[in-house]
Amino acid sequence: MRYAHEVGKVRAAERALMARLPEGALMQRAAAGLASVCARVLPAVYGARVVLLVGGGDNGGDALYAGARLARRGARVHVVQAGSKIHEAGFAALRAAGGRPAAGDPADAIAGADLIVDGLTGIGGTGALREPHARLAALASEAPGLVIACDVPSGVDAGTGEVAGEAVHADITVTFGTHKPGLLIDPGASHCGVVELVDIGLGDDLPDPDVVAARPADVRPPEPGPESDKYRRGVVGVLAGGDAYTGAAVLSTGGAVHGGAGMVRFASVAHPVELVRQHWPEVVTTVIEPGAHDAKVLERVGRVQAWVAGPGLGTGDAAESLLEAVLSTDLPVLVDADGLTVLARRRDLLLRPAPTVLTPHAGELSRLIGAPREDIEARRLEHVRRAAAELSATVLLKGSTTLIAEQDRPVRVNPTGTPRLATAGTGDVLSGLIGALLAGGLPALDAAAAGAYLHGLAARLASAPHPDAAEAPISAQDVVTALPEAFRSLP
Ligand SMILES: NC(=O)C1=CN([C@@H]2O[C@H](COP(=O)(O)OP(=O)(O)OC[C@H]3O[C@@H](n4cnc5c(N)ncnc54)[C@H](O)[C@@H]3O)[C@@H](O)[C@H]2O)[C@@H](O)CC1
Ligand SMILES: [K+]
Repeated sequence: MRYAHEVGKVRAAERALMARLPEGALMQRAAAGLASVCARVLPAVYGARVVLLVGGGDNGGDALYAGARLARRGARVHVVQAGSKIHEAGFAALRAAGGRPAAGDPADAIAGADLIVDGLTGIGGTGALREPHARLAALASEAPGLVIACDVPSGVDAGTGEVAGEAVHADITVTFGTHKPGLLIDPGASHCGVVELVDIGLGDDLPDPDVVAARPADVRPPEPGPESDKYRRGVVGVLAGGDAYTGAAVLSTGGAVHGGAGMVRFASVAHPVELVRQHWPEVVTTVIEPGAHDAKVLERVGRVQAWVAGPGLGTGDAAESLLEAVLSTDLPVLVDADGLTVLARRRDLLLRPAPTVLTPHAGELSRLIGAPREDIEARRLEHVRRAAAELSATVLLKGSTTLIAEQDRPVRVNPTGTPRLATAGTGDVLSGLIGALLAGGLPALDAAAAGAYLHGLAARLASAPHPDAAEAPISAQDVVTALPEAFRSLP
């Protein structure tokens, strides 16, 4: 896992460690790590043109000391100072090593640099970048040279990933001690480039993480054992589709079929049942008579270990009573799409002892918790946490970075995916996939996180089947088809 800690906890851990170390030792560790990444990516340090963008805080201090290390190895290092304050000791060290303030218009120095080190703001940055920082950030982002951000790309809120104005677009972000949530969550994440973590020894001083992102080895779908029969591998029941929407039923069922369930049961009115049978002959189907939406219906469907309810289900009384029946069971239930719209007026249905997974996009979450959609988009971390607490559920908030929250647990950030996933029907596939993982016995948070991971990976593989392939547009059906390859590619 990649672990991220909130800014306050990073500062507390740094204070605790600094109290046991000689003055300035921590900053030297950070600067040494930063300089070594710079040296590694430059074709040659000797003679390289390096420009440091330096703000008034310790982030600038890191950049100055790293610049001094590069200058001692023969780099031509120039400083562009933003504002009147500067880290005096760092500046003195740089000058002693041969570094100089950039002469003339900083735009020329930045445009002519092989490497730009962004030390404008780090974890101390708040709100939109002010001038001249904002202009310097824009110049760095446009420059042809490599941009390495020190700790956090300036202009990105380290705690949340919010970007209120101009922000540096880095090729590499060298971060110290632990990741910061804003490096993992968009829009901040997409400003970071490759993130490199430098160990400065915070280890034992850091508490549990606030946000985590899976690495491939952390994703562990349930493995069928030698004695697994189809029932032990997990049976998932899908309640989806109606006379109006049939595609959602086919796609959600497809996600479940390729998600590793031992068996998929599907129930709906006659028309979607017919289509699901055509697409997925391995699925066991039950036709629900119009108007017969109660607990008896679930008995007729048969035994399952988890339910998926909602895609294309409609939002009327029939859908509501079906949802009521499924949420009255003591099984894990995933609710998506139309099911979420119904839940927005029946939040009482969420008061249940068994796990519930909700998979809203920002618009659906807005209806569920009564917060404006724009606020949710802008502060996704805050809202997904709030939703998990208020709704007593595992909440997976879809978006450019999918976040998954459960009360009192670190928020999971999904690191896979592609903008090409933003196409109709992919959410239906995700619901069936997570349902299959739930039926296979994964706890709700792990099932949702593994499902999001595999779904994003399948989309990438569908869009560009090998690393040299150009990305092509994809359909939700393509994502279903690529799921086996996504499972296979896990270590
Ligand atoms: N505390 C420590 O021991 C360590 C800190 N380190 C570095 O120190 C950084 C934190 O340093 P600071 O607490 O001094 O804070 P920063 O250097 O991140 O930011 C503070 C400075 O930025 C200015 N600023 C804040 N918001 C701004 C905005 N929107 N527009 C323009 N200017 C803005 C402030 O006026 C202040 O000058 C970390 O990110 C890391 O790079 C590392 O050296 C590791 C050790
Ligand atoms: K920075």
